[in-house]
Amino acid sequence: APAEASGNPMAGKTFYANPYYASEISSLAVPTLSAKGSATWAAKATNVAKVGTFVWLDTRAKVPSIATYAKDVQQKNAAGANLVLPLVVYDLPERDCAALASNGELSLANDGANLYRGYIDSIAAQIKAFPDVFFVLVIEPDSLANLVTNLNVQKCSNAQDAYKTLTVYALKTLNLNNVAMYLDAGHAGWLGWPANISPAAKLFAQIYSDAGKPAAVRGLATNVANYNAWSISQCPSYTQGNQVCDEKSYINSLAPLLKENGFPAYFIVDTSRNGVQPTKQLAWGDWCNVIGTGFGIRPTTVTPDPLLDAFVWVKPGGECDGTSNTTAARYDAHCGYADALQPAPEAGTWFQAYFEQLLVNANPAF
Ligand SMILES: O=[N+]([O-])c1ccc(O[C@@H]2O[C@H](CO)[C@@H](O[C@@H]3O[C@H](CO)[C@@H](O[C@@H]4O[C@H](CO)[C@@H](O)[C@H](O)[C@H]4O)[C@H](O)[C@H]3O)[C@H](O)[C@H]2O)cc1
Ligand SMILES: [Mg+2]
Repeated sequence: APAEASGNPMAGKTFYANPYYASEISSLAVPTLSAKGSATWAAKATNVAKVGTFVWLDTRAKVPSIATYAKDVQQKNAAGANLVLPLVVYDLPERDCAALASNGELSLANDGANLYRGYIDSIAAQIKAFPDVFFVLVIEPDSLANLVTNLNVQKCSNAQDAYKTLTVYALKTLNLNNVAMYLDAGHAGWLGWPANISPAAKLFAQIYSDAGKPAAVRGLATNVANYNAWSISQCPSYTQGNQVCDEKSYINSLAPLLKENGFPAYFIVDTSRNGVQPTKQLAWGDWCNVIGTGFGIRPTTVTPDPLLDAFVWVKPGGECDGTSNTTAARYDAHCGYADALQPAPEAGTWFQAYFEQLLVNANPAF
């Protein structure tokens, strides 16, 4: 029977549904659905706004918003709720180093390392200001994973040392008693390959050790902004013979390797866009606005695996993965592939057609 993983810092809690995502739905999705006569879908859309997704701190300017959300959590918990505040730390210099769509505001050439440390310090200050609020942090999606498979990309190899030292800085600085941290660990299709999984385990364990094995670091987050099944009975053709073809097998393969290397990790898995299995990906590496996807299992800390602390919605479904405008500075070819929904706006901005796709295909249904 489903249970909560031992020592699960989120046991019995629910994830705060932030007003930013709710307002994207109420001000953009609902009117659009209503206008085209889909009153039923407009009503269902309002239910999506009640699901707790992660707040992406993808710029320094977003950090002060933590106070707004933390005050709301305080008020709701004082009235009997049992909420935790989920955030994504996502602003490394040379961010998304192997791709273009999600390149960030900081660069090493422009004092990015110092600015990043200031960004982390400002997040720590906010968290310390709300000692009675519990924060769940996903640390830097796509960063360490790129150091495992993409050191051949100049931007990644140039950023390698900074990614490591700044991640260690983040783990040390955010090691607070009202925090649980999960390092991003890509997904089964990225690091689950035989050639990748041991180097990945060694890197994660090295970072954990270099940071002094912080008590607040609970483990790893997988499938962030990706589409893999939690558990699938038959590996889809696009998984090219990789036996580790779902997130259950990925975390169960990774956990013992991490333990061997001194990192007793637990996991959270992003199910925000994995409701339809198998996916319609033409290749497993296709990550941008994949067609045919649906909202997946709702966030919960009651899970079918003792390694799994929670199913989570880290990627807010409906926010774009990257623009399909070929003339845009951050245009990445992956967002122009046949299995990418087009036309698509800039990464992080509202992609109405994609939200409708996720809603219509949701499993379980809304
Ligand atoms: O047959 N074999 O034995 C064998 C062995 C090894 C093989 O090589 C592996 O192939 C995999 C693809 O199958 C590659 O995985 C892809 O790597 C990309 C980064 O390079 C990731 O892209 C990121 O995705 C993020 C969202 O997840 C975005 O937010 C982010 O912007 C974006 O950059 C893809 O997810 C991920 O699926 C591996 O690197 C590669 O090592 C292949 C075959
Ligand atoms: Mg991305």
